[in-house]
Amino acid sequence: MSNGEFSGCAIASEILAAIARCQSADEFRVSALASVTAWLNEARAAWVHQQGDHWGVAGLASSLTQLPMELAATAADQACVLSAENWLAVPISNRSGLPEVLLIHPARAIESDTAESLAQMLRSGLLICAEHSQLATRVEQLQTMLQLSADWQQKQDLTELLNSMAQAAARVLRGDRASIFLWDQGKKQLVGHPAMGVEEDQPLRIQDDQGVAGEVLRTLQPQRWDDSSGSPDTINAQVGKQLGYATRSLVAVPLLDRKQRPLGVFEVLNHRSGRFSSDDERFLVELARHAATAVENTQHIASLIQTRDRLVKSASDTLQLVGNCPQIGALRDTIARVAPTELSVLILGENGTGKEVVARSMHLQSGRQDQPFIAVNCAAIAETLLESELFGHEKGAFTDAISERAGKFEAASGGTLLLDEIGEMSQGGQAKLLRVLEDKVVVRVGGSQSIQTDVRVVAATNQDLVKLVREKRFREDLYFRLNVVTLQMPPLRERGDDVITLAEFFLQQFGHQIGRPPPSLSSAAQRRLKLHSWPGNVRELRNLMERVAYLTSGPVVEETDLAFVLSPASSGDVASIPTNMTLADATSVFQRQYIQRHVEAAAGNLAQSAKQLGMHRSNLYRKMNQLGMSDNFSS
Ligand SMILES: Nc1ncnc2c1ncn2[C@@H]1O[C@H](COP(=O)(O)OP(=O)(O)OP(=O)(O)O)[C@@H](O)[C@H]1O
Repeated sequence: MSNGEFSGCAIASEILAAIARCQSADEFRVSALASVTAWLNEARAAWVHQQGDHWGVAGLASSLTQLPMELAATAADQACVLSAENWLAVPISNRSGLPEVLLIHPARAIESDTAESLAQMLRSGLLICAEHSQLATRVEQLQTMLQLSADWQQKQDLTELLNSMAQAAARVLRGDRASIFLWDQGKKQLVGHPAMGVEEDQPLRIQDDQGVAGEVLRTLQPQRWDDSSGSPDTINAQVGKQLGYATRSLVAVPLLDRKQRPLGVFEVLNHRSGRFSSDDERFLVELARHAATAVENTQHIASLIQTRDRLVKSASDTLQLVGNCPQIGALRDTIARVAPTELSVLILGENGTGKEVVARSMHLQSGRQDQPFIAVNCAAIAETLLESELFGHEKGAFTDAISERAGKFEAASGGTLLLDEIGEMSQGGQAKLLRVLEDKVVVRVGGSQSIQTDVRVVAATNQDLVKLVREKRFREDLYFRLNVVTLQMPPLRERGDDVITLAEFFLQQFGHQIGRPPPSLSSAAQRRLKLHSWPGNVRELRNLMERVAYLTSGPVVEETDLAFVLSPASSGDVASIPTNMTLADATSVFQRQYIQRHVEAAAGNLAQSAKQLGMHRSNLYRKMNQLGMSDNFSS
């Protein structure tokens, strides 16, 4: 092929093909120069461009060693084709970016106007390829940003998040390193993350009005800097010295929260090829938007976790197993030993002795303390509903199942589930419970899908489970599964002076609630309390002390103050009901007293009381709820 045929010739299609093929301007230079050299036949060609204050070779220059760079510079300055010493210099670009020139030897290998047409074509190719590459970079950056943003939303640890952000920004913007300065407004400092060469656990702190970061924080505007463009004072020299690190270029942008208030500054240092572009700055501004949201979320989560930990701590501080008798002392030791394990625990004891208090205290001393504690009273729920209450149900599983519902096992996931009054559970419920304990999966009533559970089950009862097993009313295998460790709650009447310790504890608690100094107990009142048999155990004592705290106005509780609540004659006596009440109110008072009398007679055993009263135990619970007695007798 000869260049005389240039106007419709193959070089045009070769260059077009190179434009379509090449991903970047650099690639295009190499490819197009190869086509031009082939087209020029015997002649040689080189592609040179200005780099800083000198000229260098941009594309392959075949065997040409001595290139007339002066001629190239003059042609670029004058923006026209020049020839000297058998060389032809054809300027390709001198409008945007740094000047570039095609050098051809011998000069006669190409007509001057053909050379100009060729240069125009190369210039267009260069621009298109540069745009291609900018677009490709932008797409890649956006993809990276989406990916990073999704990753960051998952992170809960602030240090890990900040490290990940810094690494990502340095990688994408081709910087040497990046750091995020969070603003400590109180101390007027910017705290650098990651630790950047200083002691790992001592982040770098700089005054919030110093250096580029301080400037960005003050103006909330991005800043770009490189050592050719400004005084080195702009950079915090003190920091560089401290880190033994020389900053040659940087881009820094503000981190703003949702309300556009400053959270800190995000900066990337030392671009690998000299300086950061306006595109880099734009990208970092966008990245900082995602980063700020992730930082805010993580800080919010961290503060929620702190609050939760504080609440758990204060719950475990307030929940006290009050009592000094030897049985309670031994119980405390066992709880401390058993709580951190996953052993099944069965708590036995009369109603109101503190079985739930023990279960809660075990939960709060276990590794599950910040997960839910859920107590279910198996006796208070009608037999037909207990399974769905525990295991959940699917929509339409039974007549009232109008929507799907998770059971207590799912709700207590990660935590502890107390199954109180376990002896009241139906045979069907027992079989299902055993499967759940063995397989650690639940299947909702009416469902078929297995749902993984991680729940520590603690069972409690006031019944003689061994007797129930003997009578085949309680499954033996379930009994052994639940009864790895047994905790026996002592009845209050066997706890000696604990009656007084507990009474004083409750008086103090209620006194605090009412906002009055707690009254003390006279010796006669103490004697009276110790004489009582406490069928309702600690719960009964607590209720009594609540009434005493509200009704006693003086600083000392006398025996007479207790008589009206402890005297058996006061319960269920119709004559004691005031006559200024409606029949409905008086009926409620009577019902309350009558139920209370039965419950006390049955030593707090509600199943037995229900039997005596001729009603189903779940109806008794409901009635007691209606009468406002639930707090007194059910857990
Ligand atoms: N040792 C204790 N220290 C402080 N409070 C206690 C103690 N024991 C029980 N209580 C209080 O007595 C009441 C009854 O306790 P709890 O509900 O734990 O008893 P229970 O044995 O689980 O009763 P039930 O068998 O009826 O479910 C609660 O208000 C509880 O706070």
